[in-house]
Amino acid sequence: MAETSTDIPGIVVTGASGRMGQMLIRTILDNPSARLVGAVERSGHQWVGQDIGAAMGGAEVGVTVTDDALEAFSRAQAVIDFTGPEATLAFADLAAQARAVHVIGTTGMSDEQIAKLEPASRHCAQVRAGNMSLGVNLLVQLTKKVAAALDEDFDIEVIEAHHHHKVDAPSGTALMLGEAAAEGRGVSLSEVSDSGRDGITGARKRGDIGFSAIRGGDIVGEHDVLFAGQGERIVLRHLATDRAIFARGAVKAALWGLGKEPGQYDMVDVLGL
Ligand SMILES: NC(=O)C1=CN([C@@H]2O[C@H](COP(=O)(O)OP(=O)(O)OC[C@H]3O[C@@H](n4cnc5c(N)ncnc54)[C@H](O)[C@@H]3O)[C@@H](O)[C@H]2O)C=CC1
Ligand SMILES: O=C(O)C1=N[C@H](C(=O)O)C[C@H](O)C1
Repeated sequence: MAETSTDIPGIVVTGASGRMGQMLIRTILDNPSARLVGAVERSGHQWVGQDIGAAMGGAEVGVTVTDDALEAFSRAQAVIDFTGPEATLAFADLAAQARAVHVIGTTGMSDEQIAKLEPASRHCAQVRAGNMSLGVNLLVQLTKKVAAALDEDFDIEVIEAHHHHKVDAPSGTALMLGEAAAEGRGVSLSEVSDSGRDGITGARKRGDIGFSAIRGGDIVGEHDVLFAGQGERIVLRHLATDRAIFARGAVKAALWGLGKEPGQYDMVDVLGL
């Protein structure tokens, strides 16, 4: 039987005017396995009430930007959310009410905020990752392996670079890589993490995992995991040159989550790594 448009899963994008929001809209419109059924922006945003295609400077696509997230979510099978921590917490409850898969790309959430996502995940599948690209999720696995193979004679440093608009540091990806290194070493990141060095810091503590953040221009996202020993260094590197890698991963996660039991998942689950 021919596939009708209603057989194709409907996806809502929150933060539709954002850097990631616009990339997600384009990615969904280009994907024959997904349908854009909603575009959400915050109340008062100038795009609310406009067709999202036209607001992005192109042809109309028949989806009007709305600030009524629950109404939009109730017409969708999945929600892709790259906004900010407070907005994501609110969207988690609404996605749970709508029983829609909630794909969360938002970074900069505190441990307390992350814990608050759990109740919503009892009612829908939540897929959350600080980086939705295949490359970074592979790098996470490699980092864990290399950290497990080396002892504390090798100092681990995570160095990241992003565009000048980014508001959180260390990046979500840097934290994923730091967690992976800590797991490889069999320690808890919170006990060995060292970020924001400035002034007379004292010598580096053996076993610490350090973080450094560069912000400038239009850098999409660059991450190095440095293992610095005596007389040798290993560098694991990922360079993102196009936000499409994150959007493709997020759409894959949304489609993967359909029909999954309620609960919390990540890109390792989605990609089967
Ligand atoms: N997990 C991943 O693979 C990636 C994660 N990110 C993360 O995604 C987030 C967004 O990044 P960008 O798109 O660069 O930021 P942005 O600032 O360009 O976009 C955020 C959008 O969210 C909207 N927004 C904020 N509160 C809202 C609300 N209550 N309701 C509806 N819309 C709301 C803003 O108006 C804005 O349009 C950041 O946390 C960033 O770190 C970015 C790229 C990849
Ligand atoms: O804000 C961004 O742009 C990015 N954020 C994510 C992060 O915090 O790691 C992913 C990517 O690096 C781009």
